[in-house]
Amino acid sequence: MAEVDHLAAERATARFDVEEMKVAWAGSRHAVHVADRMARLVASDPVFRKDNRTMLSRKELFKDTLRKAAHAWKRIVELRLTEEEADLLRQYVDQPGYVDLHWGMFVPAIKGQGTEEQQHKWLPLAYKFQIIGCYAQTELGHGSNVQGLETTATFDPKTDEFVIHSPTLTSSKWWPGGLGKASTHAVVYARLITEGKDYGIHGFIVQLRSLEDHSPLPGVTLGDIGGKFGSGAYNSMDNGVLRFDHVRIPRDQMLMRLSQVTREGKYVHSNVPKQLLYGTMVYVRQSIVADASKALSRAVCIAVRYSAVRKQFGSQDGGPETQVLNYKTQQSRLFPLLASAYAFRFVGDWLNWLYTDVTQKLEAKDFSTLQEAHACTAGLKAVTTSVTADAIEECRKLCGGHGYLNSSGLPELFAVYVPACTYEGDNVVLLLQVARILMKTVSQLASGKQPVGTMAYMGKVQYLMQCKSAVSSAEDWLNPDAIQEAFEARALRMAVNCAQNISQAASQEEGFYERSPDLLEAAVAHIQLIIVTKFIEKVHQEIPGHGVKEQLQALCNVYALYILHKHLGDFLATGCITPRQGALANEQLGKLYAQVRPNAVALVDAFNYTDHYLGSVLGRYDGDVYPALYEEAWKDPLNETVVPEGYHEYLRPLIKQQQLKLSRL
Ligand SMILES: CCCCCCCCCCCCCCC/C=C/C(=O)SCCNC(=O)CCNC(=O)[C@H](O)C(C)(C)COP(=O)(O)OP(=O)(O)OC[C@H]1O[C@@H](n2cnc3c(N)ncnc32)[C@H](O)[C@@H]1OP(=O)(O)O
Ligand SMILES: Cc1cc2nc3c(=O)[nH]c(=O)nc-3n(C[C@H](O)[C@H](O)[C@H](O)COP(=O)(O)OP(=O)(O)OC[C@H]3O[C@@H](n4cnc5c(N)ncnc54)[C@H](O)[C@@H]3O)c2cc1C
Repeated sequence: MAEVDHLAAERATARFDVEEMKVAWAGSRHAVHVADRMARLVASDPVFRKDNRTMLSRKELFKDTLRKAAHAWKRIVELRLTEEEADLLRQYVDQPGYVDLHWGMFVPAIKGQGTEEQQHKWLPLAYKFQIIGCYAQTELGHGSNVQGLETTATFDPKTDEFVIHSPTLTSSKWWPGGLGKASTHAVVYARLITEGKDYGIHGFIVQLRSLEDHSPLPGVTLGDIGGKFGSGAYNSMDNGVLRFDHVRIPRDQMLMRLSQVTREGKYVHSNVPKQLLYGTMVYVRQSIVADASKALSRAVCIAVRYSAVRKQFGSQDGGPETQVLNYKTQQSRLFPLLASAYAFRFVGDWLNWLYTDVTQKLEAKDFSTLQEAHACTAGLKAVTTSVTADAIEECRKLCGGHGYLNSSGLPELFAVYVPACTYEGDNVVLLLQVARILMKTVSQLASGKQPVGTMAYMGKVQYLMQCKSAVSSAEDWLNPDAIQEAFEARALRMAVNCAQNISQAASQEEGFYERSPDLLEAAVAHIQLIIVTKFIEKVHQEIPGHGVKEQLQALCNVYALYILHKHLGDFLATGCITPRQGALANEQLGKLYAQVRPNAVALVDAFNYTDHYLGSVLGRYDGDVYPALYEEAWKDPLNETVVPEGYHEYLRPLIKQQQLKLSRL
């Protein structure tokens, strides 16, 4: 805890119990406790230092990542950490690396697509790091279009092996994290060919490097794909390139839970939807939603604390300067992001529940919720990552010039975070998947089929297509029913409009293609409805702690009314609300910001982040920003010498030349 708390006055104005808010944010008292312990364990260990990360060369950074991963593993083993604790420890180490893909995709791919026998063979090796794995799906030529992948896995019945081959340059695997330098194995996605027939994409476990000296195995060419956006940031990850020249693997290294190839080469597909092949992506997409709230809350925590410390311009009578957090413009940019962090946290929890529920159903051979899981994970992944990426940049601007310094933590956070809009499915491609499902649902309404899950509201089509909002005062917008109805009507009407326009095209496919920009907006409206609904549901629950429920209620209203204000055009164009009602929503939003203001610092304290995890001199818990900024500057390698390298070659001759010219005048 800080000796001098420059934010003490801010903390004193909070009208709620911060400790209880920590519980609401983390999900349980146990979760707060474990996270706290792991965060402090990492923060107190010098190996996990990261303040110098942006100054390291790529090679140094990669070696530093290997060192941290090895040290983290050592601590996990020494301290006999549980899976939950180990996950948190890795999260607080806060440096992207091969372990993310090993635990996050390689292991889940084997669990989800491997038979029991295969799991029994491979998982213990992976669990003990006797092998290191990655997820090699994307190729140079195709990422979004998984069915367009070109790598082949041709069954050879003579030897009972698959021959893995990269027939073209564009079939080179390109991007897989951990592939470039660290992984010994990969789950490789390739077209399965047997008995002369192409059965499409399947997963195969392929060894890439020797377990003795790490050299590539015969027929395998691989390396890193090169430096990426920003300093430090995602450059700690060895995203890789991989080519196969007729590499042979035993038949039993095809992941055979969903379909098999027999000893004779006969292809057998189990009686399950083929989309289960995409299961690992669904799993990762739901975890990316939880990550979005973490990244967003970090940026918001930095911007809120700094905005409370930073002062600009005085009162008119020459009194003290104003904290920038008191400017209404600062509040109207920052508080919706604070509310979004909470909104994403709660929708992330719900999505995790949905994913667990769907997984249990799948195990019982009930595939009825597969589409719902796909739509929700794809749509929420797309919306939350796009908002978070933009929000981190907004937080940088909210911190003025100092936000542009690496020591603010924001440039690196942005550079690390932005690829989330692309990896695990480009956000536009994923939203078009949601739109496709929305169009399917609308087309089934006429037949009387009742939509379920998050599409259930579409069943109220008769009412929602003609309802008019009853809001007549700013306070009326505090009624969750008013908000819910406006969001449902907007989402449904946008979807129905798209469906009507598509039906006028020559074909469904052509209509979908022509209307895709509108479809994208309809998908966003549907996903925003889900986020608002889940926030409202959360606030309806019993939430202990003085003032906690009231604060969450205020944030929920901020989130909903901010989205309404931002997308006012949608609400007006679909006739869900009138311009006057739109103006009332904005009026209410202003009042809510005033309500959030005295609680803002405490609301970010409730994220319970250590200074180490935040990695920002601007976001320090104690608010003692200026000495820290000043001190950080001197750590830059440029300041190691008073006179810079290059002075004698380039600066001195230049200055002397000018002096000589002047002396001749
Ligand atoms: C400051 C420091 C901070 C430090 C932070 C540290 C932590 C950071 C660490 C972060 C680590 C992150 C690691 C990231 C790793 C990234 C990995 C990857 O990117 S892996 C590769 C991911 N690739 C993709 O996502 C590809 C996207 N494309 C697709 O998913 C598909 O091709 C498609 C869905 C776009 C199209 O599918 P396709 O089958 O080709 O065609 P259809 O559209 O016709 O679909 C047919 C049918 O299937 C249904 N469907 C599609 N997908 C699914 C699914 N997943 N589940 C269920 N059903 C699905 C679709 O709805 C159609 O249904 P139908 O009823 O027939 O209409
Ligand atoms: C940091 C990072 C890490 C990654 N890690 C991995 C990994 O570990 N393993 C792995 O296999 N892959 C990985 N990937 C690859 C990633 O999954 C793909 O980059 C991603 O799926 C997008 O595919 P793409 O690159 O082919 O983009 P493209 O599909 O080529 O997208 C280019 C543009 O075309 C648009 N577009 C494409 N299709 C359509 C369409 N149907 N309609 C409208 N617009 C469209 C997109 O919106 C985008 O604007 C990683 C990528 C990054 C950036």
